[in-house]
Amino acid sequence: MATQENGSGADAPPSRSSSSSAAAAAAAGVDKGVDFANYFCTYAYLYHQKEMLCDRVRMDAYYNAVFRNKHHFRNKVVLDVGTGSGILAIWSAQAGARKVYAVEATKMAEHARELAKANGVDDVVEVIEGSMEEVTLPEKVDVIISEWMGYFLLRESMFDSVICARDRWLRPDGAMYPSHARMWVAPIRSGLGDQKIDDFEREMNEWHNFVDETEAHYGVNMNALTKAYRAEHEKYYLKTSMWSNVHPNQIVGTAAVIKEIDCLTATVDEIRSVMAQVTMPIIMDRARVSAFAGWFDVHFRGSTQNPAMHEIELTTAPSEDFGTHWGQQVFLLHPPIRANEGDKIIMSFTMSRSKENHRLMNVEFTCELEQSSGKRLSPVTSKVFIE
Ligand SMILES: C[S@@+](CC[C@H](N)C(=O)[O-])C[C@H]1O[C@@H](n2cnc3c(N)ncnc32)[C@H](O)[C@@H]1O
Repeated sequence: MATQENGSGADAPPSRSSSSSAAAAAAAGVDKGVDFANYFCTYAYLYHQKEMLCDRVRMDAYYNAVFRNKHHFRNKVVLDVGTGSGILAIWSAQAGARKVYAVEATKMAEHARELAKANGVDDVVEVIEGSMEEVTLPEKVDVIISEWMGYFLLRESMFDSVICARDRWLRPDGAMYPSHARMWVAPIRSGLGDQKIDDFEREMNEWHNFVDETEAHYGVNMNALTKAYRAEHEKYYLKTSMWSNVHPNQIVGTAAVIKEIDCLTATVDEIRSVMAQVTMPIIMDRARVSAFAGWFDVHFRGSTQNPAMHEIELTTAPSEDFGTHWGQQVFLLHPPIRANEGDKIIMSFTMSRSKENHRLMNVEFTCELEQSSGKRLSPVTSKVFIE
């Protein structure tokens, strides 16, 4: 779970991640001890697991994916990568699986074992405490189920572990749950009373007022600190993305997909960095584009040979009624861009893993406004860290 500001997001934080295979981890310079201390530790707490278990959008999607597609589970062998409390493994057993291997890196495995027993499926669910990359199963599996998604999909890099599990243990005709994933971005305006995406200039104006008032009332001119304040402000407000529950009416342009993943075929190389160039038509007059929101969705479609009877979608898009613990990641734009309906924003986007911590992401984007007349305004560039 993640503990970005506001993000009680279970799947996000310096918390929800996993390790890559031992070899891949070593190659990527990942210190497994540090990874365990920084990433896995939070998952060992029931408090954190409960936050994920309380996310109704998440829970309903997985529940429906399993129980409305029982034919994928009945008499099948299932692998749950990162079982946590064991919920997905227990559902798989209740849906008729013959055997479920439930792998969990942390001591949460003990609780999962207890829960499987208390729910009468311990004869089917075998909880294995260990890192997915290092565990050996006695047989290949028909289905891999996992809830691996972090903030903006890829934060935490847990999908690496799912890929590793798939390549080692999934039968050639097996199915991935979920089977597909997408990353989205959209230009947004500030929400009413939404301090988080209030723009940079407004904050700096407040500082200037503060300098004037301090001098007037207390006789000390604080202006010598203006540069430092600006730098600090830039660091915290512009260089780091923010967790937010964006209201749909904040979206001022058509959302665009920047990455599509087929979970059956994706490779770690394919997700190590994300690069895209997208065009987003503005859908509102006098829009002040102050930020971009990023989110993801996943789909449960089964496999080509054995499609789902009922395709289920789990979306973390801005919603008036159904927020998720993932929320959206908001990347501020400085200066904001003024745009009108008919204009387009052309965005070049890259996201790559932080060298210091492969589970955190560096995002870099450039936005150019193309007005309906064809005139292009100067591009605005930003480098943002998803921590
Ligand atoms: C987001 S939680 C999901 C928990 C549970 N499946 C659920 O849906 O509520 C991910 C879990 O995967 C575990 N995990 C992550 N990477 C793993 C790995 N490489 N091997 C084993 N467990 C891992 C974490 O410790 C965490 O408990």
